[in-house]
Amino acid sequence: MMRICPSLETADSSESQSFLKVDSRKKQLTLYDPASSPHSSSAHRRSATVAVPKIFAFDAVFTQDASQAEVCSGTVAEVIQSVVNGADGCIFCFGQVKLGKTYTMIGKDSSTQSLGIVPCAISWLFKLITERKEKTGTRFSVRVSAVEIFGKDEELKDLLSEVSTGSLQEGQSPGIHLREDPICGTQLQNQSELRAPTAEKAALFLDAAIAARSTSRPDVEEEERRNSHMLFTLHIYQYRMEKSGKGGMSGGRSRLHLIDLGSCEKVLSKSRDGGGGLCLSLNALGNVIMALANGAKHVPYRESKLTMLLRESLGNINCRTTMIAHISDSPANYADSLTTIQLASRIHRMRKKKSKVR
Ligand SMILES: Nc1ncnc2c1ncn2[C@@H]1O[C@H](COP(=O)(O)OP(=O)(O)OP(=O)(O)O)[C@@H](O)[C@H]1O
Repeated sequence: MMRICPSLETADSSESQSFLKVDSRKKQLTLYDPASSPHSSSAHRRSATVAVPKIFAFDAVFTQDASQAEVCSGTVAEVIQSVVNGADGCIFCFGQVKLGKTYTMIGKDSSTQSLGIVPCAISWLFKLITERKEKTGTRFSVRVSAVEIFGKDEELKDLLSEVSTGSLQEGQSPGIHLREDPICGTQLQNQSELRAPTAEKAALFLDAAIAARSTSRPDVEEEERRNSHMLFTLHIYQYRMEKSGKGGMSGGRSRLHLIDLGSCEKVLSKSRDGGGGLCLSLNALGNVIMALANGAKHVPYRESKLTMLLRESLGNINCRTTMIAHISDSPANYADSLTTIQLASRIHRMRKKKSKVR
């Protein structure tokens, strides 16, 4: 899926039409190279090699005018359905810096119209659970966990440890860590998993997780913000009586992973040393996501906590993954937008292939 975001740099909206055309009905984007676009000056066009416009199709394209409610209803319904049916699901945003990825995932709590995907998913999940309970008699139990990876050194933090233990001081936490298991794959260990019997309780835990996140600190630096990733997971356990009437129970667990992925990019003025650190470029992050969504055992990049966390959430081949790629229509962002669109298009094609196989 694609969300086109208002660019912070573009004041002139006529210029913004220069490389992107949206056909919302067909869910298609047509991309013109800014140098050869029909809107660019003829002198500019003459000097450039004329590139053929590229057409990309998606499950949904949200323009700048799309409301949060439209984005939420267009993204969460299918994933929630499959999670309640017992499969894992994952929703996350991908894209360049400051394009509104956190806004899409979390939103603002100033009004219900500006709530993002995570609060919306909580409310839809509990609604569907209630319906399913009434219809089938299945028993459900929901638990919530929230972790953050932040900073250049990729610190891993349990965002709900204080809520779970009341007044636990930092340093006393049970020691959350990521473990690579040769059979089960990557696993997060020792994170708090709190029972949420109602949507209100789950929303309360979400608020607590956001408040504990490093980006909520007033003195947070821009680079830290870009390298803060939050994984909020709803664990759904369900049990039902066997139809055989012998009194047996069956059931299982599915998980809904909601990731607020930072943009990872380094602040250029601060990276003159050329050192890459653990930051991934947009391109590298895209390749990691593509490899994991494809079920690859190894990522085409140095393994890090972020790549492990991504493997934990979208590395399961049966996971119903929805990525909302964020692009800006400012010609200055053409190269990054092209990278993002190409990745989103490859994931879209892969998903189509997968659903045909099923
Ligand atoms: N569609 C929108 N409507 C209103 N405000 C928005 C919208 N998109 C983004 N914003 C605002 O723009 C600012 C930057 O957005 P946000 O922090 O969500 O970007 P980001 O892509 O998550 O940034 P980062 O690169 O740091 O991860 C925020 O103040 C956010 O509230």
